[in-house]
Parts: sequence; C-alpha cells; structure tokens
Amino acid sequence: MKLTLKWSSFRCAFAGLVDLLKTQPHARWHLLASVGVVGLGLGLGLTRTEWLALIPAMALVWVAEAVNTAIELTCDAVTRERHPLIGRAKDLAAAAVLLAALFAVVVGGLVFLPRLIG
Ligand SMILES: Nc1ncnc2c1ncn2[C@@H]1O[C@H](COP(=O)(O)OP(=O)(O)OP(=O)(O)O)[C@@H](O)[C@H]1O
Repeated sequence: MKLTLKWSSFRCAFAGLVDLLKTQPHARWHLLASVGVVGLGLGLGLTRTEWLALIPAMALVWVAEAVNTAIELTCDAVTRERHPLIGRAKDLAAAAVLLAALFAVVVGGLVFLPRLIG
C-alpha cells in the first residue's frame, strides 16, 4: 500500500480555517475564548489531566462551528428560497454549536472554578 500526502488538501483546509475566521463572527468569539482559556490555564499551571479535559472541549466547539458554517453554505447553494427542511437543517447545525459550547462551559467550570474559588 502506497502512503501519499496531498499537500493541496492541507492548503484547502487552511483556506477553510481562514474563511471561518474572516466570515464568521462567532468563530472570532471562539478564538477570543480559546486564547483566554489557554492563557488562564498556563497562568494557573493546569495539570496534564486538566488540559486533557479542556482541549477536546475547545476543539469540539471549533469543529462544530466549521461544520455548521459548511452546512449553512451548502444549504444556501442549494436554494435561497424558504424551505422548512433547510430551516431545520440550519437549526440543527446551530444546535450542534450550542451543545458543544454549553459542554465546554461546563468543562471549563469544573476545571477552573475549584482553582479560582477553592
Ligand atoms: N432557506 C431557508 N429556509 C427556511 N429557513 C431558513 C432558511 N435560511 C435560514 N433559515 C432560518 O433562519 C435561521 C438563520 O439562518 P442563517 O442562514 O441566517 O444563519 P445564521 O443564524 O445567520 O448563522 P450564522 O450567524 O452562524 O451565520 C436558520 O437557523 C433557519 O431557522
């Protein structure tokens, strides 16, 4: 089996990341929150276990936001007319971001609150 790396795929993925940050205001909030969490975590000297909880929680929010944006754009490419299924698809994609963000807040609270008020 031949293993090959397609560098153009990395270029496309990076372009998607830049697109996300340029066009999605929520992504900029995620960036601010991620920088804040990492800065606070470094300042408080979090343990490896605490980082192992925080990193997937943050990553999930980024992944959900990217997929949500992709779904929104795909829906808009299919039709700009109102359609109940498009509405549901967009609402469900937005729900994925909301769920990821809520769970990230819970994880952040479990990690940081005992250190900040304990
Ligand atoms: N073509 C459509 N048919 C039916 N409902 C739609 C359609 N487009 C948007 N909606 C409804 O409007 C909501 C907002 O859609 P929109 O495409 O403006 O995304 P958004 O909330 O502005 O997303 P973001 O702020 O992340 O870009 C959707 O969640 C959906 O309920």
